[in-house]
Amino acid sequence: MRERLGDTFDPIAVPDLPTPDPDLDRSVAELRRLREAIAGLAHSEVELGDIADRLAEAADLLEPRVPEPARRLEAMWTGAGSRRANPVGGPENPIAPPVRFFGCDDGSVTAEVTLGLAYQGPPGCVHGGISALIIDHMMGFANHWGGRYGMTAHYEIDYRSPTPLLRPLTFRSWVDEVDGRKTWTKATIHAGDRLCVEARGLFLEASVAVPGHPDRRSTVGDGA
Ligand SMILES: CCCCCCCCCCCCCC(=O)SCCNC(=O)CCNC(=O)[C@H](O)C(C)(C)COP(=O)(O)OP(=O)(O)OC[C@H]1O[C@@H](n2cnc3c(N)ncnc32)[C@H](O)[C@@H]1OP(=O)(O)O
Repeated sequence: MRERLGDTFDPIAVPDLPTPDPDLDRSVAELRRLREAIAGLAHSEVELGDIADRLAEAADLLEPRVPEPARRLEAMWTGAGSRRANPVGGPENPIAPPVRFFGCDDGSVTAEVTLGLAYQGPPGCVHGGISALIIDHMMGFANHWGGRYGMTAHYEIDYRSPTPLLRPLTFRSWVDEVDGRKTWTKATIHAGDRLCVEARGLFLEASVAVPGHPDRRSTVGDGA
């Protein structure tokens, strides 16, 4: 198994996800537009009373129609499963940062992401928990790309320099070492040439029961 990231990157697109309900994806896309438009509106001159009424109308229309959370949880584990619903880039998940990963032919994975105001921690900078979220998920993706599966058992993260909002960030991750059930995976975030964050995680082969499907287990990272 590779021990360090190579110098060459030749991104390969991961197959596009199916779109079983285009209106669902469209609704989420509109919510994301709203999220970015509204984040940071405080102290602006924008009059929001009418907007808030319309948003309440939409929520009132939707809420009575949706199935119970337990039924939705079962349903989301059919078809493309977690890849559509996950909180990093999942097209069905309104809180997901807009991240799309690419597998590279050296075994690493990468993503270019510009994060907006909704993800702010320190002034003008990405919240450390958001970086950690994307990194954890990306390490899972790198494991998948490297033919490894598992749940995060432990990970450590060093914030080396502030991670800017509103500027393209490069996320990278790769399997570093493997030993039986254990996989150690590394990840970095750069702004241009500047290292912002580096992390290392330990993943253990394990599986969890899939809600509503008593005969199925997910090995986490299988995208099931
Ligand atoms: C194209 C399609 C792409 C799709 C991509 C999809 C990507 C999706 C990515 C999604 C990504 C999302 C990712 C997520 O969000 S995963 C969600 C967050 N993680 C969890 O919830 C995990 C909760 N923990 C557990 O379930 C158990 O503890 C696990 C299963 C992890 C281990 O319990 P298990 O009973 O199996 O193990 P064991 O206790 O016998 O120990 C075994 C060995 O491991 C060593 N050990 C254990 N723990 C630690 C520790 N903390 N530090 C250091 N070492 C540790 C231990 O010493 C022993 O070593 P040794 O004595 O053998 O040497």
